[in-house]
Amino acid sequence: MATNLKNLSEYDASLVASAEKMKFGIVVSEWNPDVTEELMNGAYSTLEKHGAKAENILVAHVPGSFELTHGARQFIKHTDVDAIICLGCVIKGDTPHFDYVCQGVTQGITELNVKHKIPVIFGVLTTDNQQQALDRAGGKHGNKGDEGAITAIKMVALTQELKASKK
Ligand SMILES: Nc1c(NC[C@H](O)[C@H](O)[C@H](O)CO)[nH]c(=O)[nH]c1=O
Ligand SMILES: CC(=O)[C@@H](O)COP(=O)(O)O
Repeated sequence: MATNLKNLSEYDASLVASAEKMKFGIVVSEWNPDVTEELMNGAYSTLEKHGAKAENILVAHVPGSFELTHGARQFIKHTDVDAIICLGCVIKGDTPHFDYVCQGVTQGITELNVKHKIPVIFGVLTTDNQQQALDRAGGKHGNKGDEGAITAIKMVALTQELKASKK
């Protein structure tokens, strides 16, 4: 389903566990800050809306979306967060660089999910132009940061449920 058929900020709150005892890392790209800071605001406020404490939401900035993988890896290595939300905005330019950045960050985040035990959420907008990005950062299609936060809470809850079922 395309985003224009599903608002990124609409979800069934009854299906979202409390985040009160969860800890999150948010990695934010500094490229296109008018977009990525809105994504961060959406993710942060959504986590708090579902009970996450401010002291349990750690935020780090990296230069660009290509660096989101390394930023997330540092959260895994040096902190005890339960999930990491990667937020970026890659907008197509005049050269194929867009394709390589998108491929790199997608592969990088996928590899972190395969190699490590905590969910790393792909909250990266990859758009043809700035308006498409703005529409998905608090505009008419909602906020990708909200979606990232809800996804993180759901994946942490799933992980905790499955761990408990083993005992
Ligand atoms: N053009 C965009 C970039 N490019 C920068 C790369 O992400 C990376 O920081 C650089 O290649 C150095 O490694 N990044 C974005 O996040 N968004 C863009 O539109
Ligand atoms: C995704 C990018 O790196 C891109 O926006 C840079 O623009 P250009 O391809 O015109 O150099």
